[in-house]
Formats: sequence, structure tokens, C-alpha cells
Amino acid sequence: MPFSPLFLKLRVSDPQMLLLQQQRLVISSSRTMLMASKHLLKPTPSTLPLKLNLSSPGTISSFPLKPNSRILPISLKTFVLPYTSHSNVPGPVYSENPEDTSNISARLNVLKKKLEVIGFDTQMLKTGQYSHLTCPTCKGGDSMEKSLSLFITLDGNHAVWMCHRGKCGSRGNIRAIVNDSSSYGRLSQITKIKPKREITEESLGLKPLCSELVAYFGERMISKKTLARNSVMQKTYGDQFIIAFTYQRNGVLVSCKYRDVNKNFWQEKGTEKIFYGVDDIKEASDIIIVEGEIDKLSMEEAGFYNCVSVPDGAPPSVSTKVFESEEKDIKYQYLWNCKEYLEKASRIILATDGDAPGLALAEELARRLGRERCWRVKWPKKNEVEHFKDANEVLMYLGPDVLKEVIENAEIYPIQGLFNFSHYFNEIDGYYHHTLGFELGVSTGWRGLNGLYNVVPGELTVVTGVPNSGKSEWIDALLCNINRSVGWSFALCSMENKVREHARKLLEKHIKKPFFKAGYGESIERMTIEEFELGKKWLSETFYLIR
Ligand SMILES: Nc1ncnc2c1ncn2[C@@H]1O[C@H](COP(=O)(O)OP(=O)(O)OP(=O)(O)O)[C@@H](O)[C@H]1O
Repeated sequence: MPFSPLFLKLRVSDPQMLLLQQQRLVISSSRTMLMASKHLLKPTPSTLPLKLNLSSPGTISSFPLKPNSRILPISLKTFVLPYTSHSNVPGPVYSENPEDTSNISARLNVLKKKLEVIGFDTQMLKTGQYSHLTCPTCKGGDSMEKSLSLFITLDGNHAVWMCHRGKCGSRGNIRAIVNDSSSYGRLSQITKIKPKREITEESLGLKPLCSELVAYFGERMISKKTLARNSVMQKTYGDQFIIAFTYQRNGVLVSCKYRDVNKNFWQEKGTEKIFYGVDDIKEASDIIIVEGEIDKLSMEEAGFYNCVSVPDGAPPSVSTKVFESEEKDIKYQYLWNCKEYLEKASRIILATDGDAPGLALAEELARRLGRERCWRVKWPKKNEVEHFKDANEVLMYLGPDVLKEVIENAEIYPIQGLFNFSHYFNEIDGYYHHTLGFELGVSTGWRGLNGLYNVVPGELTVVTGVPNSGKSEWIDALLCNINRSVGWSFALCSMENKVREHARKLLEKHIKKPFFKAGYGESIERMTIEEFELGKKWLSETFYLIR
């Protein structure tokens, strides 16, 4: 909705009154503001209105804002390396005398010694900072990555660490000065959280897909070749065949998700949560994320191998919880467990389902991955009201080429405050076709002024003049005219007028009869009580008073 026009009356010697049209009661009548406006004016006895355009781009937008989440957007980079910002944001200080540096360094030395015993390299450790280290438990796996993050409190007394390798997950904490709350004793052997089960195809009893299941996939346009490449298998429960989607990392079975004929899903207990197909995005700079395993297989049919599926489907809605830490972000552990695969991606296409949960999932992923590198797809229309909801539906009903187009036409994920002209085409069209309503302004009601001045929403009008020259009366008459012609209502900030006086002046202009018995001209009739009562109703419907 466009901004309302704003009338500002300046007595050349004594600015004092401000009028606002319509409901937006946002401008104060403070002297400061009026004085500031005065700089824009050359003192002149003229009473002609001056126009100042307030709607210049970059200062005030008259367009609706995009809906925004109340939660701060969070980028993966911030999550992965959140610690760079800690230098600017002091953490809690535990020392009673934080400036007692000798104590801090003494404590830190003790702490370092204890950490060395556990197997940490303490050379680069500093208080108040996170350090990325090799985990003494898993040694960073085959890639020997520095997957452990360790934080030392500002007082140098407490170290907390966690290994982010999905297969390890070791964590612990230790204090320089051991007291009752110390967990050093317990943690001299580093504790493992939720040790992950080691599984194999044999241990799970997985078998190659039977012809019936291959045919089932065939109906969904998933080829045998794609099934084989993704090691889709089956498990037998009694006489029932269940589809087994194998979750692998570096070719090793990490987890397995099952699906029965009734579309029930379940996952092997105690296994690590990772993306489905994560090996396919190892070195990819473009990544597609979908909401289900069959959608991942569908993308492959359209020629996109660089695709992964989330393991748990979509949440019902966007969470209002504030992100605390990777460890506490339980629902999205699969993302953190695979973060090294995602870090390299410069473009992440979120091809989640087109329904509300799918959109919520896209939002949750975008927050964590960083909106600036996320894109989203637009699923094609099924009919006048519906859209196809996911990759497999598009593949089945429209074919691989259309699915390819959907991905190729993905658009940038909306970022707060970043738009493009196409977002405004409706408004631009309306402007061109004169259908917006008041884009060229409304008449003041005085025909002689039409070619010189009209009241345009979003613009500021300053009415200036020498004292007592009729500025207030003119503005009141203008408001009455505009109310009569186009029905606008107004907010009045007129401190110089008593409310009852202002009511009288406005009623006289509206009813076109004097409020009191005129002291001149016998034939001039005073407004009747009925007219007065109707006039009061008009007053309260037309004006708001800022006092
Ligand atoms: N067109 C008019 N015909 C007759 N009287 C008028 C007219 N315009 C204004 N007046 C009268 O002149 C007086 C001053 O008018 P008004 O208060 O509108 O002036 P102003 O410029 O707003 O004054 P100030 O600078 O003191 O705020 C009022 O008594 C008003 O009724």
C-alpha cells in the first residue's frame, strides 16, 4: 500500500502544525522535524504548496515487505566457523578478577598439561577461543581432518570439546582446578556420545531387489541402472518385501531406511544420520537437496547425480527455536554430519516438496546453509489450482526433460531486502495502465490548481505563508474536498486548534453552513441539530487526532 501524502504547514516565522492523511500515525509534530524541513525551504511569503518527494528509492519504500522469519538467518559458515565472531563478543567471564592475568595463565598452563595427557596438541590453545584440533579418539579418520572443536573459558580454568566426525562424536570437558563439579576423573577416558552401530548388508540381511520391486520402481520411472547405482536393496519380513534405501558414505554402509508397501518408513536404530546419496556431492559445487530417496533417484533419471535427500522428510512448520549449537540441533544432525560435503558448494538448489512442510524444510535448510547460496525450484502447474509436488511426480507425469528444466530454472532463494524488478511487475503494470488508483494524484478540488498541483500518495506537501494568511483554513478545506471526492480519511496534528474549534471549522466546511448563528446576513441559516449530529458521525469517521 502506498504511503499516505503528508501535509505540513509552516508559518514562515513559526512552524507548528502537521497534518497526516489516512491511518498512518507515524510522524511526530516535533519542532525538530519541522525545523529540519525548513532547511529545504527558502523563506517566502508565498502560500503556494511546495512538494517534496519522500518516496525516493533507498529512503522509503512504499512496497510491502516480503514475509520474513522472526528467526535470524544463520549461515552454515557461521555455524561451521562460529568462533571468529567470539573475538568481538566476549563470552562469560568466570574469574572473580578477570584482570588477574597471572592467575589466568597459571590456570591455563595446568589445563594445557591435563589436556596433553589426554592427547591434545595444546600449542595453539588460547582462552576465550575455539580451536580446531585432531581428535585424540578417532585421529580424524582416514582423512585425518581436524574435526574436534575445543573451547577454553576466559578464566583459563575450563576446556570443553566435541569431535564433529559423525563416526566418532567424542566429547568431554576438563577443569584446571578440579572441584566437585569437575568431570576430569570421568573424562580421562573421553566419553562417546551415542556410539554408532556398525552395519553391513549381510548383518542387516539385505538382498538385491526382486523383480516385483524393480517393476514398482519402473512404474515410478526409476530405472534398474539407477537402482543399482544407488544400491537400493530389499529386506524380507515374513512374506513381505520391504524396500531398503542404503545410506552410504565413502562407499561404506552407514544406515538403512526401509519403506513398506503402505508407505511406512523406518530407519535402522542407532545408526548415524546422513544425507542419502552423500557420496554423489563429494566434490560438487552445485548441489540439489530433495525431500525423499525416490526424488533423489528421480533427479538421477533427469541427469542430475549431484543430488542428496534428507533422511527424515520435512517438519510440519518452521521452528521458532533459536539455534544454539550443532550438537543441540538434533533434527538436522544429518546436515552437520555431512557439513564437509556442503562447505564446498557454491550453489545449493532446494528442491523440497511444494507443500507447506516442504517449504518449511527449505527454510530450515536455507538458514543453516546460508541463504545467499541457496536456490529454490518452482514445481510446474498440474492444473489451474494445483502444482506437481515433487521430483518424482514431475518425472512420472511430465518426463525427465521437464524435471531438468525445473532445476535449470531454479531461482535465487529469497533474501530479506533483496528484490528484482519482476517482483514489482504487477505494480509497474498498474502504473502504466493507470489502475493503481492515485498514481497521478487527486485533485485539490479547485480546478484552477489541477494543472499545478495534485495530492499524490507518498509525497510531502509543505504549505507556507505569513502568519494569519489562511494556511489552516486552506488545508482544512482541502481535506474536506478530498474526503468528498475520493473518501480519504486523515490524521490531524494541529496543536494550535482546540479540538472543539477545529471540529467547528471542519463541520462548517463539510455542511456548508455556520456552526453558530451568523452575526451577519439574516438569511444565513445555522446548521440544524440533525445536520450537526450527522456531521459528528462524519468527523469521527474521517479524522484521527494526534494530540
Ligand atoms: N478564505 C478566507 N476567507 C475568510 N477568512 C479567512 C480565509 N482564510 C482564512 N481566514 C481567516 O483568517 C484567519 C487566519 O486563518 P488561518 O488560521 O487559516 O491562518 P494561518 O495562516 O494558518 O495562521 P497562522 O500562521 O497563525 O497559523 C482566521 O480567522 C480565518 O478564519
